[in-house]
Amino acid sequence: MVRQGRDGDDVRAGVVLAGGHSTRFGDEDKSVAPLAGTPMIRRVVDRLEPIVDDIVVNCRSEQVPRIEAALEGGPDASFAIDPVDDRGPMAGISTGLRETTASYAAVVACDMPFVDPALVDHLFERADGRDAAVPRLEDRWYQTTQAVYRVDAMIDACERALARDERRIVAPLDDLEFVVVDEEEVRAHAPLEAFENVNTREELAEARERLETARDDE
Ligand SMILES: Nc1nc2c(ncn2[C@@H]2O[C@H](COP(=O)(O)OP(=O)(O)OP(=O)(O)O)[C@@H](O)[C@H]2O)c(=O)[nH]1
Ligand SMILES: [Mg+2]
Repeated sequence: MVRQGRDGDDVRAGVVLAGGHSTRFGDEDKSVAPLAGTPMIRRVVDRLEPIVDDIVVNCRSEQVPRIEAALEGGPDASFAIDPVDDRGPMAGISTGLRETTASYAAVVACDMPFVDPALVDHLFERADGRDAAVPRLEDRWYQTTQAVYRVDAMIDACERALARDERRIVAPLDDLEFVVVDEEEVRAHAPLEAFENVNTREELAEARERLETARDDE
């Protein structure tokens, strides 16, 4: 599938989710915690920027100043503020998707610093003509926070789920015609570390070690 380009009708967005409270992380907002000197959310935005036309950050209003500071000098991003705090990541996806005019969007959690542009690019291709492309690794659940969605379809699916008081992040999938990208297909584009997420200080230290090892190997 040939991409239409930046002014075609095949516009792609990246929606970065950051509206959580990082309770397992401690006092600090993990979205802006430095990983080898770079705030985690900045790393995620930087990795998405080459493959999308439009970047949206979803968070609570109180987080905006520090996330703005973390993104300063980097790619342009707009903010989509949750109208109601703490309704969970799926509500955050819906808030973020409403901010873009793109037809398809990659949704990525701010705590996935190893998100892989080649894989996300592949997810956009796989989602084309469908409602979503969602990775699923062996023995693990759907990777809904590193997946590509058709924006209109996903907003509707999230709103339907929320209307029935359903907050599970996989709930919208019931309403989508989506393709599952299995582990073998993921591996053809990116290492599985792409899906690692940082919840604790220990996991941040592990992520730093991984980055340093990768640099040493270069
Ligand atoms: N908008 C929004 N995003 C959320 C919410 N809860 C979690 N997220 C985001 O969803 C992603 C995955 O969530 P978690 O890893 O549980 O992050 P968290 O909730 O900040 O951390 P914990 O409090 O330790 O669970 C992260 O990018 C969070 O920022 C929420 O209530 N609203
Ligand atoms: Mg949480």
